Amino acid sequence: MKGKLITLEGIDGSGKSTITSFLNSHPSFANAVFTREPTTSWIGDAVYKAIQSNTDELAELMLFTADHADHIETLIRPAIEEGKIVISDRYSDSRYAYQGVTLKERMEEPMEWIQMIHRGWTIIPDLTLLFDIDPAVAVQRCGKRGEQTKFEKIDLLKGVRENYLKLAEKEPERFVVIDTDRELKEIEKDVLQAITSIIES
Ligand SMILES: Nc1ncnc2c1ncn2[C@@H]1O[C@H](COP(=O)(O)OP(=O)(O)O)[C@@H](O)[C@H]1O
Ligand SMILES: Cc1cn([C@H]2C[C@H](O)[C@@H](COP(=O)(O)OP(=O)(O)O)O2)c(=O)[nH]c1=O
Repeated sequence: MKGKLITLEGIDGSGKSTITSFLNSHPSFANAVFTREPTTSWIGDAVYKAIQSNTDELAELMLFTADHADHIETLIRPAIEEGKIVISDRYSDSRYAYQGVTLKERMEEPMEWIQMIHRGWTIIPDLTLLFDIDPAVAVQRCGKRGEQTKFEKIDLLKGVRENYLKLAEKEPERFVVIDTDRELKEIEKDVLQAITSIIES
């Protein structure tokens, strides 16, 4: 039996890492494979180098995309073929949403173009949980840990959030939008319900 690919998406500070830790320690997911993008490979290291400096935005997209290609072939595809549940903290939609903003001065419809260059080789998730939150709340939450990436700016995050919501609207069968401006317990309940329904389908 084929496995399932579940991705967690949302702006910085939306609560993805918090929920990933919760799922990681949940007995139902003891055999699941937990992963993330940017990855921990040398290409992932190159991505972090790029986003910590003043790198050209198109070069940055290509690095994120190279990391994704390597992630799929070394980890995602083999795990799914083994029948595993794979849970990825960020995946392709991060590129569509973030680089859809950073490249908007460079081309007409960046989000569509980025989706187009993924077509034919990326693996489309079975379920994408979109952690939705007002960027002002997210930035305030991130403030407690200090700014970690150059993308944690409110105006940029507003655009990223809009892009994510557009993606969710276009593919309602894949996305479940989770309001994360709530108590953690309520969020955990919705996440478990969405994952359970996809695993049992
Ligand atoms: N539901 C929540 N209510 C209040 N604070 C939260 C909630 N979820 C996460 N946080 C806090 O917000 C900050 C950012 O969360 P995190 O999980 O690191 O987000 P992300 O991985 O999406 O960047 C952390 O300090 C975390 O403890
Ligand atoms: C995977 C990915 C991440 N990003 C951004 C989102 C984050 O701001 C940054 C690093 O990701 P990450 O380490 O997940 O940041 P955080 O834990 O703060 O959410 O890279 C993109 O712009 N495009 C991408 O394709």
